[in-house]
This record gives sequence, C-alpha cells and structure tokens, in this order.
Amino acid sequence: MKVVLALGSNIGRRFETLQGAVDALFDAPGLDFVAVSPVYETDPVGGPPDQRPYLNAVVIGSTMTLGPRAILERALGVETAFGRVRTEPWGPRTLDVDLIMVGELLSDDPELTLPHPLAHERAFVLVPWSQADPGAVLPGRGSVAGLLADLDQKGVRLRPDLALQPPD
Ligand SMILES: Nc1ncnc2c1ncn2[C@@H]1O[C@H](COP(=O)(O)OP(=O)(O)OP(=O)(O)O)[C@@H](O)[C@H]1O
Ligand SMILES: Nc1nc2c(c(=O)[nH]1)N=C(CO)CN2
Repeated sequence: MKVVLALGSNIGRRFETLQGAVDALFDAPGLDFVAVSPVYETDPVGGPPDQRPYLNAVVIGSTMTLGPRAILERALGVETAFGRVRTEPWGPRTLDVDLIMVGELLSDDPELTLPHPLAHERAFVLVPWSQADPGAVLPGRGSVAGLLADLDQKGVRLRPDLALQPPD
C-alpha cells in the first residue's frame, strides 16, 4: 500500500528537523522508502499572526505489513521525538507529520481521518506531493495536478538550496 506523509516545521532548525523526520519514519521495519519531494518555504495558513514561514515537504513510502493506525502511531511518535509541544490549534510547531493517504483507505474517524481532511485544499501539501509523484491521485478527490489547478500557489516557494536525502 502506498503511504503519503506531509512534513512541516516552522520553529528552530527547520531543515534539520525535516531530515531527521525522514530518517526516523523509515528507521523501524515495515515502511519502505519510495520518494521524497523538494523542500518548499511556505506562508503559514491559519493560526496566529506573526508565525515564521514553514518548511514543508512530502515523503512517500510503501508498506505490506503496517495498518493505518500503526503508521499514525509512528508519525505521532516522530513528532514527539522532535519535541513538538502542542499549544494552540494551528500554532507554531517544531514538527508536524500528517498522514495524507494510505492506499485507497477511507476513514472519517476523528483520530484518523483518511485521506487527510484538508489535504485537497492545501497547496503546501499538494505542490511538494506533485513534484515527488507527478501522477498522484488523492482518493475521493482526483488527481493532485487537477486539484492544484484550482489553488493559489503563490505562498509556496521552492528552496532549491535545501534537498532532503533518502533515509540513512
Ligand atoms: N490523517 C491524519 N493525520 C494525522 N493526524 C490525524 C489524521 N486524522 C486524524 N488525526 C488526528 O489529529 C491529531 C493531531 O492533530 P494536530 O494537533 O496535529 O492537528 P494539526 O496538525 O494542528 O492540524 P491539521 O490536522 O490541520 O494538520 C492526532 O492526534 C490524530 O489522532
Ligand atoms: N504553510 C503551512 N501552514 C500550515 C501548516 C504547514 O505545514 N504549512 N500546518 C498547519 C497545521 O497542520 C497549519 N498551517
């Protein structure tokens, strides 16, 4: 099953945090690395004013053994390992890992909604995802390229000087 994860950081050493997350997500068995997107600097969407810009990226994996709950637990564990402190909704964070999709699975459980309920409207997710996988499709929503055609992308800027490496 294909697994798509979105990474974001807007506090501290943002790029090092994203690379650490890529490494940690694939550290344990069960999830195989497929691809990582370029890094984008993005204007904060929602949340309090005066937040720093985010660095965002998307990483794609594949699993034959893990269920969606196990993948979410791994994502939340990696967030915690990087010291994310939840303060206010949509507020600044050292690391946010969102599970965008797991295969064709659909779920409206608030603890694990699949696909991620806001992915289709977030250019900071869809722009990097389309670069990592130009043929990407968001289950229930259609092609990522088609979704992007309707979105304002000016707050999402490529950082060609920052390239994430595959997990070590
Ligand atoms: N697809 C998903 N990916 C990640 N977390 C999810 C998902 N669906 C539901 N959740 C739940 O959301 C909780 C995390 O919410 P969190 O505070 O990180 O939201 P956020 O990242 O601030 O906002 P957003 O969901 O808009 O990205 C997790 O504890 C998890 O149980
Ligand atoms: N640019 C940007 N804005 C956000 C982001 C993010 O990763 N990037 N994450 C949020 C909550 O998950 C809220 N707003």
